[in-house]
Amino acid sequence: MSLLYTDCSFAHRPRRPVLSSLTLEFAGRCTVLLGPNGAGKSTLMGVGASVLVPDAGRVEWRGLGASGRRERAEYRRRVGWLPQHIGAVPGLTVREQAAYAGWLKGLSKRAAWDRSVRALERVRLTELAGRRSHELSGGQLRRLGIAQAVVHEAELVLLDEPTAGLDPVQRGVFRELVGELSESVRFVVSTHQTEDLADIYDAVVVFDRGVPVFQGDTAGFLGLAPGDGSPERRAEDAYRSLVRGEV
Ligand SMILES: Nc1ncnc2c1ncn2[C@@H]1O[C@H](COP(=O)(O)OP(=O)(O)OP(=O)(O)O)[C@@H](O)[C@H]1O
Repeated sequence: MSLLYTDCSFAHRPRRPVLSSLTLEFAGRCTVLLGPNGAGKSTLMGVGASVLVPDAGRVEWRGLGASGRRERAEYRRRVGWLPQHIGAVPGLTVREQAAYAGWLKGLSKRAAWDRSVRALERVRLTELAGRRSHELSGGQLRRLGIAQAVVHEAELVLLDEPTAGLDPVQRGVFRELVGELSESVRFVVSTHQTEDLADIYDAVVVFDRGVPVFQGDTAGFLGLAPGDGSPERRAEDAYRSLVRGEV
């Protein structure tokens, strides 16, 4: 079960490639994607979610590609995505927004409405189901974003910087949630936060300037910074030993 990029190239602007003939596999149950600003993480996620179409190469989830129209619709049913900036849909309640996302992914209206209950339960938003989504806090809105990503029973969910801007308590709630959900859904989570990395993630990919500079299991990543420091400290040191960052 893996998300596989084969010889993928992508440029937002002509002659400024962000990904060049990239081959990379996300095979973990819950993978963290780290990298400095501008490394190409969101671009990589966008291609993996099939919202960006690679200029060359192929992306596939469990062997299913995203190139043709029909293939892409099926791909998006299986692969959910939470972009960096998610918004409240004006006028919709929390439950309506979750159901709407399911309907957009091809569920019937009835099925989307029914499944939204379970999706909100999974992200602990049941009590707020009737509230207008624009009244949610930042942390609640991210949780609604996850509900939207899993409402159609996605197999893999890509989360792009889901904890950016959240306070430490909300970050903790979010991590707990991903830990729980990852028993049944696979995750790739892009983040700048290395705290508690060892508690949630079983695999790490570090991306720098469009290139993976590390891919392996979490123990192997922490092993880059041997010593008796806390896992948080070791994760930060390991990260620093790998990246060069933006120029
Ligand atoms: N829509 C766009 N149009 C033009 N260039 C873009 C666009 N989106 C990203 N880029 C460029 O692509 C490169 C990779 O950006 P990307 O957002 O993928 O990096 P990132 O690792 O997610 O960064 P951050 O951690 O800051 O969010 C950067 O040089 C960025 O300026």
